[in-house]
Amino acid sequence: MFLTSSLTTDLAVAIFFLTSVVTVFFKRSFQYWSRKHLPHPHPTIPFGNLPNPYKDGESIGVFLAHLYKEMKKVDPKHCGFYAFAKPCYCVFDLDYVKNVLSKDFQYFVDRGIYYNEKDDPISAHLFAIGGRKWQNLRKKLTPTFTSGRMKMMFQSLLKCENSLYEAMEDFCEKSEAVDIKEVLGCFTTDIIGSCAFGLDCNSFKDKESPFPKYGRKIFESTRLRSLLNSFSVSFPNLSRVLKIRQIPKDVGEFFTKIVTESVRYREETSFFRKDFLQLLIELKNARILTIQEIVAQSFVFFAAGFETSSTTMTFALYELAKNQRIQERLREEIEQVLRKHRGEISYESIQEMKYMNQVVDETLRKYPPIPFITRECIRDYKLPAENIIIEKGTSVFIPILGIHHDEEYYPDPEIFDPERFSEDNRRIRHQYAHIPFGQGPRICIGSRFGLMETKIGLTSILKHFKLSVNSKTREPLMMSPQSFILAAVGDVWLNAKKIY
Ligand code: HEM
Repeated sequence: MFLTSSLTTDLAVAIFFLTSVVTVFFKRSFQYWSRKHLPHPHPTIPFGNLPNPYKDGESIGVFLAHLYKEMKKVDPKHCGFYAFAKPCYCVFDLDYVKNVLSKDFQYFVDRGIYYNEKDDPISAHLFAIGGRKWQNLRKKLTPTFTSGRMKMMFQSLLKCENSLYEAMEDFCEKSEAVDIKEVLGCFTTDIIGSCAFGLDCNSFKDKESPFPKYGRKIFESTRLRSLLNSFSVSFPNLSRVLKIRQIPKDVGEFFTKIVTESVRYREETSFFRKDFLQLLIELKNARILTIQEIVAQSFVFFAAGFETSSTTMTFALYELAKNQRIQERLREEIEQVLRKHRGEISYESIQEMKYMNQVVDETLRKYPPIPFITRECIRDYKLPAENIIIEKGTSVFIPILGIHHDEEYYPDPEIFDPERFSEDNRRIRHQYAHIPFGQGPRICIGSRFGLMETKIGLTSILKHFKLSVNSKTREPLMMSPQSFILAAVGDVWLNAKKIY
């Protein structure tokens, strides 16, 4: 039934009505932070303060770092902002950060990111889930990452180190520049593929190996995907009704098939290997985990462990190629420590490298692979010493990249300087000024593994090769606007010269 005699007029009236309703909805939502007297940047319809994925060319991590820098001048403690119409709270003050992540954790147990257990079961992994379910799973998985377990897996990691050395040597023999991002992508794929799935991915030789392809696809974001991600975080219930997936269908199917087949193979043949998958199978046999939970956890170990460590090594080697003095000093330490251990890279020798720790910490400061973290407020929370209540359901953002580039904690933040992490300098800084692995009960569960991978990779390369920047490398490096992980756009080319 038409309201007027013309369909065109009816349509125009309907569009006008709908636009008015949406505009009123956004305008009302945008009053939220003003009512609470919390400073916030001016929002616009429909993205609120989020970057427009079709226009701005900025990732959320970089956006939050800018927000931190600009809004900290207005209020040094915190600010509000809007993701679409949803009010979000961003924390600057390091004591407030500590409250959210550790001291008052009971108010902020959930990460508040979207997952869809029904239509996309692989998305219900440790990183995403919340509440009691998260608490139980975290307790079950924590023993998988103790230093004893890491020591147990060390040999599997070393096997992958041989392929890394051979690949680097190959480039040197052909006098070719090395795309270090690609090489380290293969190295970490082999490691995490071996430890999370018990498979020899052989990524250096097998260019058709599906692992790097699907690995990259996890974080590769098209404009549509980043729009859907922002939408599903803002409207999770509606997104579940609309059956929006968090992980692309083909990626989910690939990892489900790999894990279920590997588990079946081990069960049928009693094959044993010291890796994450074995530990997860033990939890399944003890009826602590279901097969679907094993699939989701193996997936998140791969997803969280693949790109984070490979970008850390890439950025470290890029900085070392630019800073020859630092590279030399680190190589001297590597040679000196390895001499004490019969030239062998071992769990113990890696732990002894103090300057290595400083270099890795400075890399993680300048380029935190996960540039921000989130929590969801699960109960109304009164900010200490303020008259502001953070209401249940509010998304809370910790802008790691912004904090790590704050002049107040790190003068000349763009300069790569491992001395910032000498014992003396570390002692005088707030503990929460360096949080590449997050903090509190939800801190990265795989940090030991990630650091072990990173240090093995750096030791192996620097022991044998001298690096310098190739003219093909884009300087300064540009960060990918679409990736959730902080990653350089394009290839990172380095010259490698073999040391005899
Ligand atoms: C350099 C390497 C890595 C970096 C910088 C990194 C960083 C992070 C950060 C910032 C978080 C969020 C912490 C928080 O919210 O407080 C996180 C969580 C997590 N990471 Fe890592 N990570 C790395 C390597 C790994 C590896 C190798 C694994 C697995 C093998 C892993 C598995 C996880 C998981 C499962 C979580 C979710 C923990 C939870 O919510 O309980 N990460 N990581």
